[in-house]
Amino acid sequence: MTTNDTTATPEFPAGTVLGYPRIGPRRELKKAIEAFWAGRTDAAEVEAVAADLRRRTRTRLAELGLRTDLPAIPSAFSFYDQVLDATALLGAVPARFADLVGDDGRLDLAGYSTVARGRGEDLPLEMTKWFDTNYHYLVPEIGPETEFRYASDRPVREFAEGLADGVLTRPVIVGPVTYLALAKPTEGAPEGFSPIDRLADVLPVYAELLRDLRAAGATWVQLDEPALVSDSVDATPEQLHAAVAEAYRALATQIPADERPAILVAAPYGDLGEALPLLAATDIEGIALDLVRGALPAEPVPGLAGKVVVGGVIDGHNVWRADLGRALDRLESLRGIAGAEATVAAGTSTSLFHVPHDVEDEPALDPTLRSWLAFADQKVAEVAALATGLAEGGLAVKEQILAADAALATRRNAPGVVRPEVRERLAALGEDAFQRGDFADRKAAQAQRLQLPPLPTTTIGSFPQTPDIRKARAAHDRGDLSTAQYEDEMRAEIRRVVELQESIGLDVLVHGEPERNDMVQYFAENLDGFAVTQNGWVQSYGSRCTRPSILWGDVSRPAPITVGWTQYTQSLTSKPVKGMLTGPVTILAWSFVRDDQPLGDTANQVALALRDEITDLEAAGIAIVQVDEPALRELLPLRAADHAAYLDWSVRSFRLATSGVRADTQIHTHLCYSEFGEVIGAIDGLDADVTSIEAARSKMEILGDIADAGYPRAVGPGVYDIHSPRVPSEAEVTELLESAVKSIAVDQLWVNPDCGLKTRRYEEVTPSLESILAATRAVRATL
Ligand SMILES: Nc1nc2c(c(=O)[nH]1)N[C@@H](CNc1ccc(C(=O)N[C@@H](CCC(=O)N[C@@H](CCC(=O)N[C@@H](CCC(=O)O)C(=O)O)C(=O)O)C(=O)O)cc1)CN2
Ligand code: MET
Ligand SMILES: [Zn+2]
Repeated sequence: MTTNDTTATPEFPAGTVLGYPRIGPRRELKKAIEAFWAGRTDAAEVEAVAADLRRRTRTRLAELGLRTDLPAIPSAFSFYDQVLDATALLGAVPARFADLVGDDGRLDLAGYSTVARGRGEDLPLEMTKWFDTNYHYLVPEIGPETEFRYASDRPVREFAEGLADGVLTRPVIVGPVTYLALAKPTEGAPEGFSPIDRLADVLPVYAELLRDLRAAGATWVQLDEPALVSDSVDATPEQLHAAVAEAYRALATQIPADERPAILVAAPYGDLGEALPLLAATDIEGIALDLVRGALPAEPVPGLAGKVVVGGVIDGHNVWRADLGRALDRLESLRGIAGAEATVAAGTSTSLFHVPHDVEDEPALDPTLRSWLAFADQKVAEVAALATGLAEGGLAVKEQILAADAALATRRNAPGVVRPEVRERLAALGEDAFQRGDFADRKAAQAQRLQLPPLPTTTIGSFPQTPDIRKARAAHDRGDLSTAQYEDEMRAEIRRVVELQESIGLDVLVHGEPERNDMVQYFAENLDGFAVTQNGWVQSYGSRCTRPSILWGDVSRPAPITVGWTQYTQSLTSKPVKGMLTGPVTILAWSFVRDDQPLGDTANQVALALRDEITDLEAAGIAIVQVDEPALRELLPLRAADHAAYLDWSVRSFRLATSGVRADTQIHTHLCYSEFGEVIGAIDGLDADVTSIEAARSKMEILGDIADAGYPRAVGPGVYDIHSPRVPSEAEVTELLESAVKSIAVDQLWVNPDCGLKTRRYEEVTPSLESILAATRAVRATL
């Protein structure tokens, strides 16, 4: 049965990380691949940039203390997305892209890019959030007919590249259970079909890959199985548990141990719960636990004896310097629980690709704040110190532990971390600060004030961020353009955006957000309690990156932020201009947030600052204010048991931000995802007068949920899929609107795109908005 008995498990290092940023310290990969897409370079050039990045990563991780003779350094590169890489590995490219696949099953870089980005009428793979992060993966499409084959030896080549350089890496692949649990059925798959039903057919491909990796010299491989920590994947716990047993019987038990690398299954982002004993009962050689989000097992787990257990005590998902002494204690506790026959190693809770490269690359950050932070490189050093501590005892790393203690102590007591005036103001709020008046009264007052036509048209806020806008901002940041000149340029942009909207005939206008580098970073730059980075880029999807802000102290608003821009815009038009703010939950979700108090308390501080901003907008005569909460769904905890508490604080913070206005001021919110049904209770709780949501790709499906729930307020289901360069035709939008007016009351319906237009170009946006207006006029005529 078990073939492992005769072969000793290959040695595992005492410290490792589950993954590392792949975009490059200066976004080298983004620049190379975007140049390739634009036809400015060829694939060989991009491959050369990528190989150089991988080599620099290996060298850097070795310098920082990871072993090169044992598989401590992950081989976890991706040109676009690790789930797309697994699709390429399995040859599971959707039929519409079949012509891109070579006879050997391979996708070249151009084909791989096309599957990610689409072409003409061939929609790309759908993009969706990766667990509770701001990273997006490409959703595999798997049907009963999908043929799997071992179609890419990229992981083997990248492993061999490291070995040739003298580094024994550990290849990292999305595991078979997670791959299928994150997939969606192909269109036309029979009712009741679930991608996980195809497990037995993907396992032979994984088996071939493992044999190949072993032949190339790999001693360990890491299979990422985060689906096991989540209740939100499209498979029941029973299906997942059965799949784990089947997958790892096939890969660990049935392949003789000397014909494959030892298998480390990593479970980042949460607690394995009931899946832990199941995994431990398989013949895999190692398990990596997330001990930041997940708990230490309370009691010994049968099956861990003889296994490697990586204790993910260093947070891969946030930027605070660790309490090293406590982390070492937790690893020692893990040793106790895992038992003498298990081998405990120090690790990160998740891959480090959610954090920027290097704190030392931020010379403009306040040095005190910098001393509290750990980006990827600092986290690697923390892991290396813990590895030494595990091997040689705490005394061997006493200095590092004391330095961490000292940094934490200054953080606790630093000015700005706790500001009594912020806390007293929050504590003094009564329940009325979270309540607006009756919706029926608001509706009447707003209709009276705004005088909008049926099916009012609007956009979600941003217009294209043109190269000229970005150049001007870069010049201003460098000091080459004065603030007055920069603001003149932004006002000129606002004038163009207003003229365009008027000529197209939109009913509620926006200023277009040209002055914002990012919808969160912009507010962080203008609020106290936040810091922003210069080079702290983190991949959000494909080549797109953000620089998450660092929320380190109590939050307040030193001065109005958007009021001047909004008032200027309103002065240009007689149509209502919608003020545009980012909500508290989204500001938290897309920043690195202090970990020394409950998130709900931090959210309320942000909410109070926004509340003041909204009051000022209202006083300046602005009749509509949109408060975006696209991340409301993203922060939803992975375990269903934690949902209620989260929804309570998140909804309350939104209400605190938005309930200080008069009845005739209309509050909009925007949530750019289509799983409306999952959080419909929370959306109801937000009590926004108008909610816009993504709907174009799912053909307005969500309206059914809204009608079924008897949702009373207005909604703007998106009629234009802004994620694609495609221009929708008038007929297409008309069809969507006709189906919408059939399922919900006309006076509840707004017309808008799925999301902001900042990533699109005017060549796409102008005709698309024209189609929307033409379709709206046509449908209005039938009412
Ligand atoms: N934080 C955040 N998360 C989000 C979203 C979002 O909008 N913000 N939207 C959803 C989808 N995710 C997205 C993430 C990033 C981008 C995006 O467009 N990112 C831009 C960067 C945006 C930015 O920060 N721009 C800065 C810096 C731009 C820049 O690269 N400047 C050049 C110089 C410019 C020049 O000279 O031409 C440079 O620094 O090298 C600015 O405009 O000021 C990119 O990767 O290209 C879009 C969507 C979900 N999560
Ligand atoms: C990711 S949600 C975007 C909302 C923002 N107001 C925009 O239009 O860009
Ligand atoms: Zn959006």
